[in-house]
Amino acid sequence: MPVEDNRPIKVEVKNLTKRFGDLLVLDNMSFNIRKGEFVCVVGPTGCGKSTFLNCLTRIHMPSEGDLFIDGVPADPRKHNISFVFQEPSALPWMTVEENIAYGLKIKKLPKNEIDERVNQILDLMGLQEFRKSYPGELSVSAEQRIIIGRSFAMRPDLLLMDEPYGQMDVKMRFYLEDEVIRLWKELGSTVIFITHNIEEAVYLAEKVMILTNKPAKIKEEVIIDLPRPRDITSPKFIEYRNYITDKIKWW
Ligand SMILES: Nc1ncnc2c1ncn2[C@@H]1O[C@H](COP(=O)(O)OP(=O)(O)OP(=O)(O)O)[C@@H](O)[C@H]1O
Repeated sequence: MPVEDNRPIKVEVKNLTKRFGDLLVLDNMSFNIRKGEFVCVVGPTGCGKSTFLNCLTRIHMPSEGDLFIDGVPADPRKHNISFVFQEPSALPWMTVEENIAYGLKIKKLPKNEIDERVNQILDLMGLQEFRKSYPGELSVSAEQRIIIGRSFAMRPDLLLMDEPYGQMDVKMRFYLEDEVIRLWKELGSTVIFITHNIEEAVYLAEKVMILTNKPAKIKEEVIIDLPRPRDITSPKFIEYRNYITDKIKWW
């Protein structure tokens, strides 16, 4: 049953195609993401998920296609696209609070605005007591929280997350999934989150985009209509998980 969604379109991807030489990896993908939407992208191993993300960040230039943000062509000077990768990458010579403030200082925001945002993120991420610590003094998961907090603090037009919890054990992953939902709800960011883990996708997403085997197309978009916090053992949750698993099976 489709759920009505009146939020404006934030990101519009039109006919995205990527080739490496003769190898077609992304095949004419078009989709919209609404303002404040949380989208998870899943697909078979090697189907082109990272290439897809790298085309959105402009690490790779698409062979064809366009990306629009708020109706105009995406432009790094005008728009703010943030990313979180699998490997934690806090700046080791800066304290936790300096790490979170880093991008805001580059953007030359006023000091009071920076202080306010840093405090908000430290509160939301439970990092207040570590604000003067260095990343090397903290656990890997705390370091990943710094990176996630730093990205949200930028209030990005689009936040891209590429398997950010790939390295974490299950308990830590559940904890960080709840943290990311809390930040997203509080700040209303628009998020694309790539994962191998279908349970994670159903737990987090408002919408799951399923990619086909390479060359990747969008096979289906599934709206996850479940209340939060989600119960991974509920019959409806398991039904979504099984449905999506079935769709990406290719063996
Ligand atoms: N720079 C490149 N040059 C040539 N081929 C590339 C390049 N980057 C990726 N590819 C090819 O594109 C295809 C998709 O790779 P990609 O890493 O995007 O897949 P993925 O879905 O992220 O993989 P995984 O599921 O392992 O994370 C692969 O066949 C890969 O070999």
